[in-house]
Amino acid sequence: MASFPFILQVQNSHSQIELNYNGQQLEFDQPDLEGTKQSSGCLPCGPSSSGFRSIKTVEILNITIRQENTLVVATCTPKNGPKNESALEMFEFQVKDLALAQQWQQNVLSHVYKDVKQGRHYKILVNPFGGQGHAKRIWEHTAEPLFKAAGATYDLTYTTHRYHAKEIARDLNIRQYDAIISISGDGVLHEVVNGLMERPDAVVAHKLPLGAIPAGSGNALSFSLLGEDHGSHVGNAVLGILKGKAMAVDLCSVTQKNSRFFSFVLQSFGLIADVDLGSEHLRWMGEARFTVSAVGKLLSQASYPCELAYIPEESNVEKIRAEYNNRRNQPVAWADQTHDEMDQAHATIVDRYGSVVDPIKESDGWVVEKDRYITVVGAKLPWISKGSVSHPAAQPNDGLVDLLVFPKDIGRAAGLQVMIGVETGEHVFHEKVRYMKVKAFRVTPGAAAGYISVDGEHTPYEPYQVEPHRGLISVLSVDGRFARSMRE
Ligand SMILES: Nc1ncnc2c1ncn2[C@@H]1O[C@H](COP(=O)(O)OP(=O)(O)OP(=O)(O)O)[C@@H](O)[C@H]1O
Repeated sequence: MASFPFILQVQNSHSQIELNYNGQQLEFDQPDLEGTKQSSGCLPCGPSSSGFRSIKTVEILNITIRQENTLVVATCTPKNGPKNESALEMFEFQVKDLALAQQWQQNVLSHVYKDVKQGRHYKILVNPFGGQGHAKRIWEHTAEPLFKAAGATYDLTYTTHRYHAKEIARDLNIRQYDAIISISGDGVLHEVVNGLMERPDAVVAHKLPLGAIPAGSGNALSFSLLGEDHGSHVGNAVLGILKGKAMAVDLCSVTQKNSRFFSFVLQSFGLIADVDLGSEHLRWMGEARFTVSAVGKLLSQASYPCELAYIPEESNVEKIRAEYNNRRNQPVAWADQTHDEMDQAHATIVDRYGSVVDPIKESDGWVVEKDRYITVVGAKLPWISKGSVSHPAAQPNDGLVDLLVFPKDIGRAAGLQVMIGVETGEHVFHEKVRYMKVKAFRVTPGAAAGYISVDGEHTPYEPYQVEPHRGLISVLSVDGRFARSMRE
């Protein structure tokens, strides 16, 4: 779980409540716990081994002083529980010394929102039809109270049609907002990214940070930021949005015929695209639909002809893992640092390896092969959905795309082993699987019909070429890196 900038411990001894922060301690006279709206099971609760009756670790969202003698601490508890569990709790304390309380309030808040602005203004997009249709409820019941308690403001739109989010991002007065937040799956963010990149001022607009609150069938960004255990927890996602900094993240340019658009999650051909786009009838299952559908298709051993071309950077999985671990020990790259030095490069976002209609230049180091494949998938995020760490070595801004290839002759038994491995990312070490870091790749389908999915969106069954651009967008993140997705 991400470590947030500041954690408050509320310790409840037999006789007093203490709010401890960085060694400072402020005691409050007879805290008025009776009259507060705190959720049950919070304070007081059962004995703990530490000698205190309870020690509770919470995240502070805000501290306000009401009517000169009541200090209100709004907190959110990061949880691992059911995703719609309300995480907001308010603690009220009677203040003995107002001046001291005000000083403490300022002091604590300056640490809680260290390096980030408290009370940001957000553009929020809710897709009421995303996933199993719970986005509106998730917003109203869980997310909105947290935004309000934190003192954040927002302008909310319920999307009413396909491409609505794209239109909004294209026309938005970006100077009025600190970030765009989607409450849906990855499809809405895909539209937002493309809307920003289509603007005449894309060179500025690409910097507007994005945030995701998981409410769709595929929540790749949430899982990639928060990890398998926390990726579907709304409270954790909101904390990342309220307290996160802008992390630079690569964006892939995708060319098809004479058009170009952008992808921040994955570009898939074969099985994964079929699962993504051909499992609509299983929508009621939520995220499980992808696993159920993938097992079925893998057992059928269907493979798809194509010409696959790629420019390899590294094809040895052990070396990829070593580099992954090496990068995790380096300081993270926040967008405010990287974007400044990259503005020049972004002024015209040119694909170095041309487009899909250009002939392949041997001097660029392309490798070309023609075969049948079960699936070919490029990705910039490690998780593609819950329980699917398909590209465990994916890095936010290494300027490369991770390419996963399942060959045609994988076999049913090995196929099932691989499927199980996808849950933890271990499949990349399977002898039948190919996993590479590439600078670009091109897929030319060899049959007339089939599925190509880009960020979960249906894409014409035509040749496509993918090239990553380093740190082109930014995403609100507390850690400045994706959750660990590859073993050490
Ligand atoms: N009001 C709406 N009616 C119909 N489609 C919408 C509406 N709002 C957004 N959309 C479309 O819904 C699509 C899916 O959204 P999103 O990916 O966020 O949710 P999802 O449930 O994870 O996706 P998927 O439908 O791919 O499983 C987006 O492409 C978006 O264009």
